[in-house]
Amino acid sequence: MSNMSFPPQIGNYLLGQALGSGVSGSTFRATHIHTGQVIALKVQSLDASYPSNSHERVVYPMLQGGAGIPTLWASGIWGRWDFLAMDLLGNSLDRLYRKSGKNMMDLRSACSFAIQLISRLEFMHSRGVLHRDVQLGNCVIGREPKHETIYMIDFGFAKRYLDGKQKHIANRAERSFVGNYYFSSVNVHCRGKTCSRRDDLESAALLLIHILTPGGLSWTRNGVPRDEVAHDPLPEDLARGLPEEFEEFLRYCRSLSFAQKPDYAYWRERFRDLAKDLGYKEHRPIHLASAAAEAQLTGLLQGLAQLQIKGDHIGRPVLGDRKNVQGGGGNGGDLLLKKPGQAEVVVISSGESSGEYGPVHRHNKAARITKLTQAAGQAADNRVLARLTEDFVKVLRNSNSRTLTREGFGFLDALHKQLADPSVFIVPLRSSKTRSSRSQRDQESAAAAEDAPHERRSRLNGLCASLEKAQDNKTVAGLVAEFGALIDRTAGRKLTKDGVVFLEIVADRLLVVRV
Ligand SMILES: Nc1ncnc2c1ncn2[C@@H]1O[C@H](COP(=O)(O)OP(=O)(O)OP(=O)(O)O)[C@@H](O)[C@H]1O
Repeated sequence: MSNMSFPPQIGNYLLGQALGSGVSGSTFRATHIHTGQVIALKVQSLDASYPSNSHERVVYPMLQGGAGIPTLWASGIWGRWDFLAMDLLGNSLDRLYRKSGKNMMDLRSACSFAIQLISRLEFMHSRGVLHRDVQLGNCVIGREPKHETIYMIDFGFAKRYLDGKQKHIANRAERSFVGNYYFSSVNVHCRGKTCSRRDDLESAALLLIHILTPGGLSWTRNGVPRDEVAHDPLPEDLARGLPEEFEEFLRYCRSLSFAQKPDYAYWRERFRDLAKDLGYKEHRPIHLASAAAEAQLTGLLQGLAQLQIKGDHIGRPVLGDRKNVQGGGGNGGDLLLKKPGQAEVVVISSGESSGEYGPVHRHNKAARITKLTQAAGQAADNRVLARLTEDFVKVLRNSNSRTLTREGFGFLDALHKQLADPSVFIVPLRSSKTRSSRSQRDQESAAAAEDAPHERRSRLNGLCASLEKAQDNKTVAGLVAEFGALIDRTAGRKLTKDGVVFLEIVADRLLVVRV
């Protein structure tokens, strides 16, 4: 495309600086000759091998009005040129990522992307359209004052998944691959399956893991993954060292059935909670990480890099290996950031200073709960357990997030184990539904078993009442187990105020009951 010569004017637009180019055409900054409006003009030759503009001209109107969807101002044919005039936007994430030296972006930015990307896809899907080409180059940030909004562009591969009667398309083998190899789902790329909503989300999950992995997913460095083995590493291998949300999100996407509607709201909430847990009081879409936050992130990742995580024995290449984190440490700013060894920082938007961050940061919270759990495992009497439970409640109260994390369940496990009988094997209170390879049907029935909020509240009240009457440790242990199971079944494993009250009663009751 680069050697194609474009005329100085197309339709009513005067072509300016080239913004980017793809397989079939180029995009220019352009000015309307009458109104002076500055837009982005995507231009293709009519004899382009893949005339995507004619397709996008049909898709854009279906998506108009959505947040993060560019407005299409005009489109048409001019001589041998097919053009689309749309909102002028800023840099693509791909460009920003390259500017960062292809190193990694910071967790807060990734949370922002996650929330926005999930929203964009939810919106497109709500209009009956799949993107089918989610990748960094197709996510573009807006210009002031929309510079914190991520826009989806390039609907050249977009496709309706609902027919005129709102019926979902059938799942049949595709004749040829459509999309991009790097972020394509395993089903679409390796198994030749028809793309559906789950595959757009899986691409988003891979993209998020990619930007958090120093140097990116290994297959983006080592060439296109050609077979299923190369493209289907376990989510825990891919997302090693990252907060569990990323691994679970990828696992969730891969567990969805073909026509299943993803739970967009749940995952948005999980990433919002993660951002809060990381100590970011207020959700800002894109935001400049402070040096302190960078140092903290580096510390966290270095710590994680030293963890011995099982799973390598299977001989599968570890794609998310972050041994290189230490070498590349200190560069985890926002969208971002520093080329290794350079002082220059690419600032997309300024944000809050670290001084505004909330009191309990995620890793602090995790570390504190882990300490309490260890102490609970060694506690020799009820008084100690009561004090540790009080401390546990304090940590939860100070946290910005209401999600009961893996560490939180760990504490409940330890408490339960101590109270019941330390010599008895106790099934973990948190189900392993997102970690095991349970079938989709199992997961769906687990989701169906989720209690309605009012039922949950009344069961929790019942547990509190029983706790008030409990006379011995074993009864308290049973109630703690029921409590853990209840929270595990709650959407987002959220701990409500009633849940905190239950734990407070546990602490009180332990001082009264018989061992
Ligand atoms: N509205 C816009 N405002 C600013 N830049 C844009 C805009 N649209 C596209 N670009 C730039 O041009 C690049 C290519 O755009 P786009 O993906 O739409 O073209 P394409 O020809 O379909 O590319 P490909 O063949 O790689 O998919 C983008 O990555 C982005 O950098």
